[in-house]
Amino acid sequence: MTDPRLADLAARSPGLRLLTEPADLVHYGRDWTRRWTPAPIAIALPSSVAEVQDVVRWANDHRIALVPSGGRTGLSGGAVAAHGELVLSLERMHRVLGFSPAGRLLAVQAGITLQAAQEAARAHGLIYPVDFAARGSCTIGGNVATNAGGIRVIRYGNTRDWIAGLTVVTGEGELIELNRGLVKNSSGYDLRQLMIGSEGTLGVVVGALLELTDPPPPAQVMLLALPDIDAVLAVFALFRRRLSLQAFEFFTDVALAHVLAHGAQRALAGEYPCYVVTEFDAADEAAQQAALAAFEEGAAQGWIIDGVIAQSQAQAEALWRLREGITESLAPHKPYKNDVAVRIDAVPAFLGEIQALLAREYPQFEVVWFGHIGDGNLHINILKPAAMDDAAFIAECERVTVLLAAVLEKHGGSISAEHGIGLVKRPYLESTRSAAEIALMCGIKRVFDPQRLLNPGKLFPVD
Ligand SMILES: O=C(O)CC[C@@H](O)C(=O)O
Ligand SMILES: [Zn+2]
Repeated sequence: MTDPRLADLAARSPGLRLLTEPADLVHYGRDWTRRWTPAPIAIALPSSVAEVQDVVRWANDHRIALVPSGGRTGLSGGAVAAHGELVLSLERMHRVLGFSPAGRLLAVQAGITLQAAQEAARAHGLIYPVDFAARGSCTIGGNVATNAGGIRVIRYGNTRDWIAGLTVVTGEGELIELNRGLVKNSSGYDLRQLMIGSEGTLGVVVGALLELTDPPPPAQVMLLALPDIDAVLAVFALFRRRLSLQAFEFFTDVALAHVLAHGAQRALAGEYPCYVVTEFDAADEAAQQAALAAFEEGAAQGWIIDGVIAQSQAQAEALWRLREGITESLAPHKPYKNDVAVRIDAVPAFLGEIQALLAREYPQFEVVWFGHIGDGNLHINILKPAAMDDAAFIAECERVTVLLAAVLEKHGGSISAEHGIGLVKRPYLESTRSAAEIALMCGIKRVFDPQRLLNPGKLFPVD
């Protein structure tokens, strides 16, 4: 360690693994956004809570910023280290610590992947129901940091609904246990919930108590083809009335074209403007008949043009790939991402306005729509034309995001539904949060992290 500050860290925490190779700095210094050049001072890979505390206390003594880091699958730059920060990766802290059958609680370290946590739950005959495509790489700590949502929110809610307790190291290195798995706890501020969605700005999440639940009944997966987004909304209302939905995900023909070009298998012969992958309870003959009846009614109304029901687990997975493969298939096009939300009842009016806005403002770009329509959450990816300069493309997208943010504000929506604010949406926080709210958030930040060392510049500007 040539840097004396790093030598001091190594001396204070002899078991701590530290990486300074250029390839490691790049690997751990960025997330799925590729806009910033990674430039961390080093990467710390603690294997215990005590080592996390060592790092945070050292950072306070040397006034070095820290970037808490999970699977770095984030899409808002929340885990980017581009300004000499120390990356604090939880990847070595990935163990299941215990299971409480009576409480149906799974205790995990924060660096466990979502998929490993789901598998551990299944081994006990239960499920951890938060789910999305990055499950194999994203970690519970990162899910907590962004209050991750995903594809089953219409049935199960967001990450915050499944966290019964958190273990956190504050910005001064103090260890706090939040809620401890209590179902009832009316003893003042719920700091656990405050921590969820705080994007690593208030503390380093080192452990979580996950609430588990019963597996759902056997399900069926259906792919629908529809003429437009209005039909998607109509079919959602119809299916929600008639079926017990586990997921209802929409995407456009443009999204499908990219997934197919990326290697997915076509499931319907024709080409249509919009698609839905939906999963619903289908335990018995009656439930399956109800699904067919709903499909036929949607078709009779002209809302559904075509569709297919998976006949096997492999087919169900192939249908899901059409939806879950979208992000990966778009990545080579350096997309500018929007992850917006409005209340469900505002979706039709909001959609009408932003479809017109984006058609007007982005005539030269490919715009890809998809998302969790039943949660009022849309993903709008703008693809960079190959010949266009990166900076010019982002400047143009940011100009339009100001207009999009104004429409969101008018409809009482949010500039970030489930990806977090990070660096990407920081300039637009005011469209979703009032000045009074932001001032309170900054005040809370100062209490947990007086030297403002935890993920500075994310969520709100360095103050
Ligand atoms: O890539 C995106 O914009 C969305 C990613 C993720 O939230 C999804 O729903 O697939
Ligand atoms: Zn999503």
